[in-house]
Parts: sequence; C-alpha cells; structure tokens
Amino acid sequence: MAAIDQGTTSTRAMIFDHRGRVVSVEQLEHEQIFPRAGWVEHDAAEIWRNTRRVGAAALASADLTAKDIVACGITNQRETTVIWERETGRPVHNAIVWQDTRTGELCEQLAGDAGIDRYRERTGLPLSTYFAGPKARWILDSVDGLRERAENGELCFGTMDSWIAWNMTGGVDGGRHVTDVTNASRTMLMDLRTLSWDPDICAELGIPMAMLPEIRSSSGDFGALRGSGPLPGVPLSGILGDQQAATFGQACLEPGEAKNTYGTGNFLLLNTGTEPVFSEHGLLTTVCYRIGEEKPRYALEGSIAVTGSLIQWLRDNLGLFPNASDVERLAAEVDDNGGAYFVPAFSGLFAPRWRSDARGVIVGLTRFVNKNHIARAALEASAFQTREVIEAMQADSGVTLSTLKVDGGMVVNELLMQFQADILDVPVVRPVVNETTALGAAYAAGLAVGFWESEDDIRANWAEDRRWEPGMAVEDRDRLYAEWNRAVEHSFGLN
Ligand SMILES: Nc1ncnc2c1ncn2[C@@H]1O[C@H](COP(=O)(O)OP(=O)(O)O)[C@@H](O)[C@H]1O
Ligand SMILES: O=P(O)(O)OC[C@H](O)CO
Repeated sequence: MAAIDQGTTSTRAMIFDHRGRVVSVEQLEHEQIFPRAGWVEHDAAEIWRNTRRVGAAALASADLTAKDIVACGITNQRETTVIWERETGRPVHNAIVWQDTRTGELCEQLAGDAGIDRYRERTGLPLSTYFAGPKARWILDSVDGLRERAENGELCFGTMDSWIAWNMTGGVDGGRHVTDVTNASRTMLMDLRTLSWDPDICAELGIPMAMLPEIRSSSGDFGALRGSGPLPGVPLSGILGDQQAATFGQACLEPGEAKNTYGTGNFLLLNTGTEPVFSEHGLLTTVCYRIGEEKPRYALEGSIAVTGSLIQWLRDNLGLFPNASDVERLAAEVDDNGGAYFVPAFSGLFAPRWRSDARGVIVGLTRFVNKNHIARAALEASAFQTREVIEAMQADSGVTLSTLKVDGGMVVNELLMQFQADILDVPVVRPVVNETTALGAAYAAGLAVGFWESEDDIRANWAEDRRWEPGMAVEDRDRLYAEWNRAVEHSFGLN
C-alpha cells in the first residue's frame, strides 16, 4: 500500500505492508517562500515535481514496481490553497500556505458586526487567516480577469490534495478535480452537516462554485493514477487531510479518543463520533473521516500554528544550531528555562485563543539567560500550548484523557516528551509506527480496496513503542503554567 504525504516542509512517499509497518520511505523538502512579513508561499509546480520523484524513489528503494502496489492514498498539509488553469495545468499564483496571514483585513471585513463566529454554526470554523476560502478570494482579487475566468470554469481551486490528485489522475488529460470531506471542511466553504459546498458562503466570499472540486468520501474510488504520475495504473482510493489521517493512523476510531501531532505546528484531534460538537472554548469542529457511504465521523481540533517551525526558526533565522535535532542537546545543558518564556505567535495565535493581533515574544530575560535557556523555552512552548488546547477540549467535551497519544517529527525529542507529560500530569505514549499521517492515508486507501477488511485491522496494528510518565511536583507545574499564561498576554496587540 502506498501513501503520498504532502506536508508543509516536505513531501514523502511511503510504502506499507499489511501489518502497517514501513517498507520504504523517501522525502524531499520544498522551498519556503516568504515574500513579506506574515506571507508564506509554496511553488505548487515544485511540489508536484517532488511528488513524482519521491514516488519513484520509494518504489526503487523497496525494489518494487507500480504493479506491486495495491492502491495509493494521499494526505496533505490542509488549507494551503492553489488555483490553476484547467487547460494548461499551470498555477496562476504561488500556493498560499495555511500559516500565511495576508487575509487578516479581509477576514475582519467579512466578520463585520457579526464577529469571527459568523460561519461557525455551518462550517465549525471561526473567521481566521488560517482557512482556504479567504486565501482563494485573495488570489482571485489579486489579478485582473481571474474571477471571470473562474466563473467560466477555466480555473480550478484546490487544497494540496486536489492539486496532487488532479495531476496524478491525468492532469490536463482528464485529471479528476476532487477533494475529500476532511480537506473540504477546512475551506470555510463546506456545510459540515450536508458535506456539500454552501452556496451562500461561497457567494459572500466571492468564490465562483464552478472552480470548486467535487467533495468525496475519504475512502473510495478516486480513479486510476496515470502514466504522468509516479504510480501508473495504481488506484487512488484514499484522501485525508494530514491531521485527520494521523488520527486514523493512531486508531482513534471511537468517540473520546485523541492524538496530538508535533510537526510544523501541533494539532490535537478528539474523535467526537457521528455528530459535530461545537466548541465554546476556541476549538474547531471538523470532519474527522468518512469511510465509503458510512456516516461521517467528526472531531474537535486544537490547532497550534507554531511548534516545530520555531525550532527551524532558531536553526535558520538565528543560526543557533545546524540541525533541528541539536535543540535537545542544547536545552539539556540547563536544568530549566532560567525564567524565559517564548510565545511563538508568528502567525498570530490559533487555538484556543484566535488572536490575529498577537506576534512572537520572548519574556523573562535577564543577563542570566543564555541560548540553552532559549532552546529550552522554545521546546516548552509546544508543551504549554498543548496544555491550553487539552484544557479547552476537556471543557468542551467532558473527556478526560488518561494518556496522550503523540506522533510527528518532534516526538523523537525525549526532553520535550518528558516535559509534556510533566506539564499535563498525564502519561504521553508514542506508537511503534510514528509515521501515522501516511499510515492513516494508506489505511483509508486500503479499506476501499479490501487490502484491510475493517477498522479492527487498524486497531490490531497499533502498538506502543515508548511511554513518558509525569514526575513534576504540582507546585512547579502550576507555577510554570501560570508564568506561561502571563507571557502570552505580552504577545497581544503587536500587529
Ligand atoms: N529532534 C527534534 N526536536 C525538536 N523538533 C524537531 C526535531 N526533529 C525535527 N523537529 C521539528 O519537527 C518538524 C518536522 O516534523 P514533521 O512531522 O516532519 O513536519 P511536517 O509534517 O509539518 O512537515 C520541523 O519543524 C522540525 O523543526
Ligand atoms: O504539514 P503539517 O504536518 O505541518 O500539517 C499542517 C496542517 O495540516 C495545517 O492545518
């Protein structure tokens, strides 16, 4: 079973066996384009080139051909928006990434007197720069004539799943313009209950419906992959946004089960079952997955914009160390944060605060604080932000987590995982297969073609690798968290 994981920093192709174990993996990073403060773009054509290359490389390194692959799933960074010409396949603009804040003013205008929750009842989302609909509107407004071309059906809108699926299934030569319910639920254009585009919201946002992809189940027949792609002839049978895919790959298949992924940002998802639960504490309501014609499953989500990308920032912008993994050694050279707190509100603050006026701050500085304390404060920020969203989740759902299932690029960091268990006072558990995102997409694809029979296979394949038990004194935990909360206040009103 193959999966393409088109993430924020890189694109991976992975092949899994029937036990859900990794057979091969290949990965390529793509350029992060920062044209102005607060803007983040990707070159969608580069991402498609990388997809082809990693797909071919994953086959080659496992000594396989496309004929050996039963089916393929796609999973992707969500919300990142691309618009391309149906006839040529050329993007009309760089993709606007989920972290980009250029639609701040537009979102304020749309909110008007009704406030940021204007569309929450229908879409589960607050008006925020995070989501795809306003990004598409910005692109249409940025070039004369684009809106007319979109109305005439000459342009396609898509999140990265649509872009990859269209290209993989033939591109200009009959490519399928599709998305799945999880990705569509991040556009702000889909009604959460009917799982179809909402014509009123599309009209209010100025998005012609002729440019929208068809919304499908997360697991089903999306068509065969064509020769222009890396896996010719293989059926494409699963699409899931990456955080929903990780929830599926972590076997969070029952209401009350949750996972937290530590990548570029952190994303905590709690499966809430077949009915959407609406948050009163700053979480999002989102589609978790839909398998075939079954009822959709919904989730409450706490999205944190900046966690792993703060480590990249220390590496690339400050030059504190050459590799992200060096942060642990640096942080471990001191016993604590030395009084320093780093609030990484580079894209404003997402859940549970939704403060677009916030910007990054480091507070508590004295002559004592050195780069080791800063490294430690940067890691601790992921754990403090996670505690905030877990508190919100518990308040919304009444669910108390007995353990926290974790995955993603940062969970190799022992110091962070121990601090996370300490600051939550809950054990943190990592599975054997940490690549849960790609695995979740492979499961969705494999269920559609009968490679796995039922969700019981997914449960049976999940296995614990490592567990961190909490060990911090309650006074220390409370003091650190209170100081973090005071630090967050200092990030407000800086934009
Ligand atoms: N040892 C480490 N300690 C802390 N952060 C790390 C470590 N290794 C990688 N990271 C961070 O993890 C992120 C990559 O995780 P990954 O799950 O691959 O991200 P994504 O899927 O968002 O592209 C990067 O932002 C990187 O800075
Ligand atoms: O690419 P990742 O893993 O950072 O995930 C990005 C999220 O999908 C954004 O919502």
